[in-house]
Amino acid sequence: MTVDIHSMSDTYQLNNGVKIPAIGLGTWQTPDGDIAKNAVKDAINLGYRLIDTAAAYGNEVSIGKGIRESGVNRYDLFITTKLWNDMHGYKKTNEAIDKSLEKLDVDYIDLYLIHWPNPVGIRDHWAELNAESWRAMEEAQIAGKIRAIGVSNFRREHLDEILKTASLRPAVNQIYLNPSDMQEDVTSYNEELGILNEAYSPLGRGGLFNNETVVEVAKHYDKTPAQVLLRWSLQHQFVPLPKSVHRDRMKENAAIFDFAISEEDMQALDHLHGVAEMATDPDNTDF
Ligand SMILES: NC(=O)C1=CN([C@@H]2O[C@H](COP(=O)(O)OP(=O)(O)OC[C@H]3O[C@@H](n4cnc5c(N)ncnc54)[C@H](OP(=O)(O)O)[C@@H]3O)[C@@H](O)[C@H]2O)C=CC1
Ligand SMILES: O=C(O)C(=O)[C@@H](O)[C@H](O)C(=O)CO
Repeated sequence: MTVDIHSMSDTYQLNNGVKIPAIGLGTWQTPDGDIAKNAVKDAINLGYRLIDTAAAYGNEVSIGKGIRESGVNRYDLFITTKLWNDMHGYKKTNEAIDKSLEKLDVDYIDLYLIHWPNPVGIRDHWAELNAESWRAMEEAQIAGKIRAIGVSNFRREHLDEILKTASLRPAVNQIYLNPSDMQEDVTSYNEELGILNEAYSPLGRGGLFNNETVVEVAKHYDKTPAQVLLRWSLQHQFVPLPKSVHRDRMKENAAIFDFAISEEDMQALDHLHGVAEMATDPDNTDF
C-alpha cells in the first residue's frame, strides 16, 4: 500500500484494487442546502476528489447536487457515505444503501462504511448485526452499487469479529486520528490487515490550532497549524478528511504538498497525546 503522495490527485490502492484519493473533504455539520452544495463545488474546483458524507449528516442530497454541478466527471470523483446506527442488519442495510444512492442521485457509491460498530440499540447483538450488515454490503459491492466497503470507529475486537464471517475484507477503517490521539493499537492492526487508515477530525475539530508544539512546528515550515496537522496525517499515510465550508480554508488545507515535516518534528507531534479531545469509545456511544 505504500506510495509516495505528491499532489491532490495522487491515490492509494485499496486492498480490492480500487484507488482512493490521498485527502478528502469532510462534511459533518455542513448544513444541507446551498452551503453543502457550494462547499462540494468549491472543493472539487480546488482539486479535492474525495467527499466524505454519511446518512446521519443529512446532507447527501445537496452533496449529490454539488457533485453534478462541479463539472468534473463522476468517474473522477470518490464519494464515501455510511450506514447509520439505526440501520444495522441485512434488510435495513440494503434499504440504507438504496436510500443513499437515491439521495446522492448517483449510480454507485465509491466507499460505504459501517459508521459505528456498537451503538445503543444493537448492543445485545452487535456482532451478529454487523455480520448481517456486512453481508448486505458485500452483495451490494458485487452488484456494482458500491466499489469498496469498509468500517468506521472499529477497534481490534470489532474487526476480529467481522472477519469471522466476512468474505471480503474491509478496505478502510475511518477513525478519529490526529496528534492528540494516534490510536496506535488500531492503526497498526489496520496496517497488519491491509486496511487503510482514514483520519477523521484531522484538525482536532480546531482544538489543536493553538497548541504550542503545533504552532512551533508550523513556524519551521512557514505553514499554518492546519497545514502541519494535515501534513502529519499524510506522512503517516492516513487519508485526512478536513471539514470546512470556507473556500479559503479548503485551499489552505490543500496546500500541503510543497513541504515535508522532519522526523524530529513528526516525533514531537506524535507525542501530543491527550491535548485535544480523545476518540469516542465505540462501546460507549449513546447517540
Ligand atoms: N466516521 C465518523 O464517526 C466521523 C467522521 N468524521 C468525518 O471527518 C470529517 C472531519 O472531522 P471534523 O470532526 O469535522 O473535524 P476537523 O478536524 O476536520 O475540523 C473541522 C473544524 O475546523 C474548521 N476548519 C477547517 N479548516 C480550517 C482552517 N484551515 N483554519 C481554521 N479552521 C478550520 C472547520 O470550520 P469551517 O467549516 O467553518 O471552516 C470546523 O469547525 C467530518 O466532517 C466527517 O466527514 C468526523 C467525525 C466522526
Ligand atoms: O460525525 C460523525 O460521523 C459522527 O459519527 C460523530 O461525530 C457523532 O455523530 C457524534 O460525535 C455525535 O456527537
